[in-house]
Amino acid sequence: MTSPVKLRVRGVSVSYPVDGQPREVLTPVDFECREGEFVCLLGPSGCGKSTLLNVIGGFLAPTRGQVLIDGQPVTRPDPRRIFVSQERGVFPWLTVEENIGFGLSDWPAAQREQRVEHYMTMVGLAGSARAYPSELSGGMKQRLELARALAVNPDMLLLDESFNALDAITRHTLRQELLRLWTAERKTILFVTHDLDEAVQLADRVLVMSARPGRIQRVIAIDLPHPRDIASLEYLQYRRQLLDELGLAHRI
Ligand SMILES: Nc1ncnc2c1ncn2[C@@H]1O[C@H](COP(=O)(O)OP(=O)(O)OP(=O)(O)O)[C@@H](O)[C@H]1O
Repeated sequence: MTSPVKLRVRGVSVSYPVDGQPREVLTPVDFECREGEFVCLLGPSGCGKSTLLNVIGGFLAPTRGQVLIDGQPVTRPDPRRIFVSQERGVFPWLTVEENIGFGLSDWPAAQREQRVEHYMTMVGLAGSARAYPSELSGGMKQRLELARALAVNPDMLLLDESFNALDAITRHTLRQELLRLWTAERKTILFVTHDLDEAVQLADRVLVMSARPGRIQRVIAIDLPHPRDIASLEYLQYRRQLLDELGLAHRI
């Protein structure tokens, strides 16, 4: 049985004023995401991935077009849809554990504590519970953001290059953890990346975007069960297909 459509992006385009002239960064973008789907947006730097995610998150109004979530037009950010990006950051005046517990203020204290502990340990920050963000490395801050997002149990996660500043081992661990959560709770996940392997390892579908003005150039369904064997022929074929699509196949 196919799940209902969670997200509908209809004819979304965005122009920014540059030197008094509108410059189009997204040309009409149309796609749908089903409930519980894991979709990666993959494309070259500057193609408008973050812009698109900002529109979907309700942080930016499109120049034209519309975004619908659960059939309702998106007009502003909604706490049920958590946006994790490098820029938005964590609250600098709260400690690690307070940051993770921030969205859980109406939970009973014991359950809140347990949940904070769980996500803090999951991202490897249990030893820094009382530290402030200024005392953390870039990668630790990113892990903190992810823990804070997951702790509030959103129905949709919008992740913008969220694993970017992480070392390879932490990156791998968090990918596994994200997949585990996704399998257990079937959240709808939209994951922006320019890491091709991240896309093949995680996604049900990869939306490949063209260079600016960004549009969906190709949709590639990754029909492989998890955990994915990154040395398998099928995996390498998908990887090759994405390289081709990005025009990189003969340059590496
Ligand atoms: N506020 C703004 N005003 C003018 N131009 C902007 C603004 N924000 C983004 N842009 C431009 O829009 C284009 C798309 O930017 P965006 O950040 O969405 O791309 P991206 O695909 O996420 O890039 P990256 O992978 O490098 O993060 C870029 O050319 C950028 O310079």
